Amino acid sequence: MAAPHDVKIGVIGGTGLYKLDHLEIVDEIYPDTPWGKPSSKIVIISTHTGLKIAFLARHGEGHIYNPSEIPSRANIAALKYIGVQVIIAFSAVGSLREEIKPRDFVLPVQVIDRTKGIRPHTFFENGIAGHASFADPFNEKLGKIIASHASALDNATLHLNKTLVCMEGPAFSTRAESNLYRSWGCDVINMSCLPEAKLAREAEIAYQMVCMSTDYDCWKTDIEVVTVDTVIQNLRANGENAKKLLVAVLGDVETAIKQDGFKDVRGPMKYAVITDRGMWTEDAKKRLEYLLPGYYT
Ligand SMILES: CSC[C@H]1O[C@H](OP(=O)(O)O)[C@H](O)[C@@H]1O
Ligand SMILES: Nc1ncnc2[nH]cnc12
Repeated sequence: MAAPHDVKIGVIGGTGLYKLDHLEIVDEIYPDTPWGKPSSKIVIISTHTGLKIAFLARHGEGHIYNPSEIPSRANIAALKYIGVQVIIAFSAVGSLREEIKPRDFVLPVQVIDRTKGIRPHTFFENGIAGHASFADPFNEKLGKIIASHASALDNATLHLNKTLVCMEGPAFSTRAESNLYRSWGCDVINMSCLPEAKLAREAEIAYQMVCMSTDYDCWKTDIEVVTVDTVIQNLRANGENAKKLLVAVLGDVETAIKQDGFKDVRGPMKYAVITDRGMWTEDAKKRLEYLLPGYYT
């Protein structure tokens, strides 16, 4: 069945960014994917230039899912199904560096996976094994476009080329863990980048996470350790800046899509399957037809 929309830009809102209330809503859809329903309805929004974007609240309306419970496969599959080629994903993060102050923004270029294997994290299982390349987890072109609009932020610095560590949660880190991540060269920490970014790669969607610093986690001994309260206080300011940054970047992202600037993202998954062709199960082929039509028929 054909998707009800063809929207090329997806936006995933994290903690504190549950809607884009300054833009016009034109529709809401709630696709049933082979991996279930997404976290929330996908809201189709029209910008003041008439560009349509798809917004999805990662933790659901009312923040009902903890990070380990987020139906990331359904989220990514649903966005892909409606035509999304590019995802800008917002996330509240703890800062592991003095110079990344609460309310600053960060564009990571690398991520370290400290989730515990309890989250469903691949589309390639149960009948088709496949392996995506993930050396550079974020899309460089998209990152550069976003970086070029740093001046859209009010009273906040955009830090570039940083390393994110994604932990399981939901409890925050111990001080020993926080210091360990610092010693590994990590700059910011969250609980939501993975498997989202890996699944976007498998779905052949260009993906960049935009991190919004809310706290200094617990490594810094001269201030209070992170609590939900600290995160929420800083999120109010971050949310406004997130919307400003988003509005600023959309035009350039649209132009890049029109010029087929993300074409490198499409294609690799055709050759990522290692299971013998004759062994692909009908179920697996049907599931993957939803995600990557024509690849495994
Ligand atoms: C409420 S603090 C921990 C929570 O905040 C971040 O969420 P998101 O990435 O969706 O903005 C972090 O990853 C944790 O899930
Ligand atoms: N300190 C922290 N650790 C993990 N996720 C976070 N999200 C916001 N602050 C965080």
